[in-house]
Amino acid sequence: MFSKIKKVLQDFAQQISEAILYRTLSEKEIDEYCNNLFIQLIESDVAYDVAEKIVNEIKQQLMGKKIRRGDDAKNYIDTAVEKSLEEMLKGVGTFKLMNFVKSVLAKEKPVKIMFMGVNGVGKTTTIAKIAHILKTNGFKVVVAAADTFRAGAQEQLKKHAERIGVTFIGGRYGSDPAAIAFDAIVYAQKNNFDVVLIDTAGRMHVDIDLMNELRKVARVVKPHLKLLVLDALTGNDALEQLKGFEEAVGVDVVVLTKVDADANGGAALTTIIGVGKPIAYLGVGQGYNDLIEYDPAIVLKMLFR
Ligand SMILES: Nc1nc2c(ncn2[C@@H]2O[C@H](COP(=O)(O)OP(=O)(O)OP(=O)(O)O)[C@@H](O)[C@H]2O)c(=O)[nH]1
Repeated sequence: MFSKIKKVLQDFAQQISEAILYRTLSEKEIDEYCNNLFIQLIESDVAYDVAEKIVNEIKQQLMGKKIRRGDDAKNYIDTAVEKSLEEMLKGVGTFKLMNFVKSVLAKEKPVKIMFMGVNGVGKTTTIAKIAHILKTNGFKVVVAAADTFRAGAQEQLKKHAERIGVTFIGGRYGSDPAAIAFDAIVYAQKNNFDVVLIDTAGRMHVDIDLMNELRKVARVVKPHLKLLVLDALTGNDALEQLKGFEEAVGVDVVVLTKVDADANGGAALTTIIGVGKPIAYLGVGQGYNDLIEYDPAIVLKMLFR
């Protein structure tokens, strides 16, 4: 994870600190190193504006501070680079889903969470992973397959539900997804379930009809949480998707999947830094346990250790 970008940051710190062994660097020279870093970040798939943000942050840490020969320059630069990224990652909101579930349950039951996203981002897999975490935490969970559109979607979620050991509610292909979600909620209310996780069909954020359908599901369900699943590999495109869903139905929280699959790391970092919504989890694999709570410290560890 993040392997190329990790090397780019390491090389940057190494080059500057080696140069400092022989002379004190001028601001102009630091600027040149930073410009080179900018190009390297772009080549690791970091989006232009995010690379600019990172480099400016690092420049701020380094400029105006005379680093002299003999100072522990390597340590100083390493710390400055790490601190810059830390500042940016700390600016991204975190979201503790289990705490949220508990806070809603203190008032009402069931907690309704609607999952949304473009096709193939990993929505269904993420629902299965979250259902697994909820079950492990002692909650009674229903998963509702309100995807009546894609062939195989019902069976896919059903299979996950059977494997995890949670209740599945589905319906006929072509039927109204809002009706399935509604049935699942009624079932949960009657049978004292804690949480209903609603899968919706994958849809492009620019497809007006399907976005209208999603609005209808949201109107009927009145979810406590609208969760958007984004594929971290898609970088800036993921941010465009977020904009589309935000405008159509609103987005409360985000899960970024496939962080493990981004060898360069730039796309994932772009999505994390640029998302502007609280991130609940990062998907880091295909297994049920491959979901980690978003925490800036964990991302920093991935980038620097
Ligand atoms: N490496 C990796 N693969 C993942 C992750 N999350 C999901 N996947 C894989 O991505 C593929 C698509 O996942 P699905 O859950 O079917 O995607 P979806 O968004 O529900 O797809 P639609 O129903 O078509 O909208 C599957 O092969 C998943 O195993 C992740 O965090 N890491």
